Amino acid sequence: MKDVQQTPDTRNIPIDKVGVKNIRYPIVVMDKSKARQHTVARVNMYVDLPHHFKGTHMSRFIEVLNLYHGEISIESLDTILREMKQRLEASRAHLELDFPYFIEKAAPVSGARSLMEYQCRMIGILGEEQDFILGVSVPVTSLCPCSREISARGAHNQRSLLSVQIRYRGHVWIEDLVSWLEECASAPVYALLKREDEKAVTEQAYDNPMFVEDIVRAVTQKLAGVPEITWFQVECENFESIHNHSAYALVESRSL
Ligand SMILES: Nc1nc2c(ncn2[C@@H]2O[C@H](COP(=O)(O)OP(=O)(O)OP(=O)(O)O)[C@@H](O)[C@H]2O)c(=O)[nH]1
Repeated sequence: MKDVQQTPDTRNIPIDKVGVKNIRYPIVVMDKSKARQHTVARVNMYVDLPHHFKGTHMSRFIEVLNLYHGEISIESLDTILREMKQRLEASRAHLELDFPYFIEKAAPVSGARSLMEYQCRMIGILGEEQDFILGVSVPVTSLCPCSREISARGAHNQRSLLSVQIRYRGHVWIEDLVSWLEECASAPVYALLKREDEKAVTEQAYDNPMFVEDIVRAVTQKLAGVPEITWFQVECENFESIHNHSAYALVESRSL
């Protein structure tokens, strides 16, 4: 059978990333309390392609993934990237995993336990050097300091999405990253609250008013003090309850 992918292309245009996107695949993540958590990721796999080839070999990406069936974890990313580079004869391999991760939380007063879902992301890149980024998005509550100051009653407050990406050395637990972020908002968000908890988190948010800028600055101060973290980017989106748009802020540690 003719191998069309191998035929030459004469346009002299190398491709930075080519591959397969949006594969649903089971993965395993190290869990601080239970050692291993099974979840399902959306996987993107890319390599670079030299200018002289018409196409990459799409089937080989899935073959590589299947080699690590049930064993895909942060620890195996490096091996998978090496295998991608080798099987696809590429100089650069890129792997992205987006997955839900569940952490059990206790409500602040009743102690009622419930599972919270956090969307996480791992990006591994292997060229001449290796790069690894861990990301997590944490829903939180923000309460507007301006509204609290000027209003005779109450203050507008909303759910916000606080997202960070980090590069680090050694090990950083997703659980720790989540709790550092939750400390930086007006109040955390829970899956289960009884009435006494609801009173506590409402008052906690009122006592901790924060603009979107306050939240990203608080996270910046927090992460800058964690010795394992070598780079980070933090963004926050407040889904404003008094506007039909969001308030947004971003800090990248490089720009500090
Ligand atoms: N490169 C490329 N392949 C595509 C695309 N869309 C579908 N394919 C198909 O992906 C299939 C798998 O390609 P390969 O991995 O080269 O398959 P193969 O030649 O049987 O496998 P190897 O012998 O390992 O190279 C082919 O049938 C392609 O037609 C595309 O946009 N680009």
